[in-house]
Amino acid sequence: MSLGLTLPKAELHLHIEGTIEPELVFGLARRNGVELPFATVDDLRRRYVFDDLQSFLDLYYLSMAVLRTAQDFTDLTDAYLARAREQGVRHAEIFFDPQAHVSRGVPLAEVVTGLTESLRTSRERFGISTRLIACFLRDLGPQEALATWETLQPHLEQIDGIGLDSAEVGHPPQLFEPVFTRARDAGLHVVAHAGEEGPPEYVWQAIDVLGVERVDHGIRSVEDAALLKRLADDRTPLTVCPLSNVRLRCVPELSQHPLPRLLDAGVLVTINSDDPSYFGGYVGENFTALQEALKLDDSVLRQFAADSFRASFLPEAERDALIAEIE
Ligand SMILES: Nc1ncnc2[nH]cnc12
Ligand SMILES: [Zn+2]
Repeated sequence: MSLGLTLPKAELHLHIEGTIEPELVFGLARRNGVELPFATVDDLRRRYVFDDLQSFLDLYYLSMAVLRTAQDFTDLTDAYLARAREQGVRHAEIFFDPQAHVSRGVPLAEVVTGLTESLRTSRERFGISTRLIACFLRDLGPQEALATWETLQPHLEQIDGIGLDSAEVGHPPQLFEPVFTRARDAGLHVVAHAGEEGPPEYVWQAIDVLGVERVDHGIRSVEDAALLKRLADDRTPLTVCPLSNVRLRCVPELSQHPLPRLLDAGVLVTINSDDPSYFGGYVGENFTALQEALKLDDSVLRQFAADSFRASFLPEAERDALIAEIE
């Protein structure tokens, strides 16, 4: 097996709803009596061709309508952890979208109970430690985010951080300062998607206004030399998702990915899968595809793996023990 698949690694940018494989979409539709607008698994898979982020999000929100019960969320998470183990994942910080489920009438308690039922024993069953990050849908606006923050209060024991995702352009990070301040004051970790389709200005806002500890994607930072210097000086990690960037046409092809320019500027970069069921590969496959397209030395893959633990929310002793396994 290739180094990209076997290296111990942390996955830090992974939407659990984006791990639902077409077979599971159909299985859960049957179990829950949900009618699907696709005839077959192959018919659904054929639709995995996207023009941009929004065209993907339309299908992403449509397919997740089959997730209805706590058991569905447990099964989804177990399936991801089984795949992740095969790709060398030893630690995963997992996003979920509370508003995407509550708006369909699925109680938040059902979602959180289902996810944590799987995550609670992930280390024993799969050798993967985990954290859970609740993301706000930025296109629903800051008031909805604050209302969602209130509904998360009874579940904060199970939630390690908050994030910001969904349609980026026109929904700048600074609008979400009030909810991010509350989350930081409550001792939660904070991250945000920025600079995926949106301009470098959104990355500045994520770090300066929201105070994020990591930037999700952040690839458009290469357009701003001062921003690259700031990210590098502060060692603010970017969670880059190469196959996602190509599939959503943020980057024309893998060989033209801006990642080498991020590395040259001294930015700490991690490699992740984003929504692996939709984008043609789990995290190990992102490592191997990138190595092939950019002709990266094995030493660069080792650096990505070590930096994935450095950028994680694990305690330092656990990070160091995992990094020691890489060399
Ligand atoms: N790549 C992505 N960007 C923004 N929101 C998302 N939600 C799921 N995947 C996403
Ligand atoms: Zn994402």
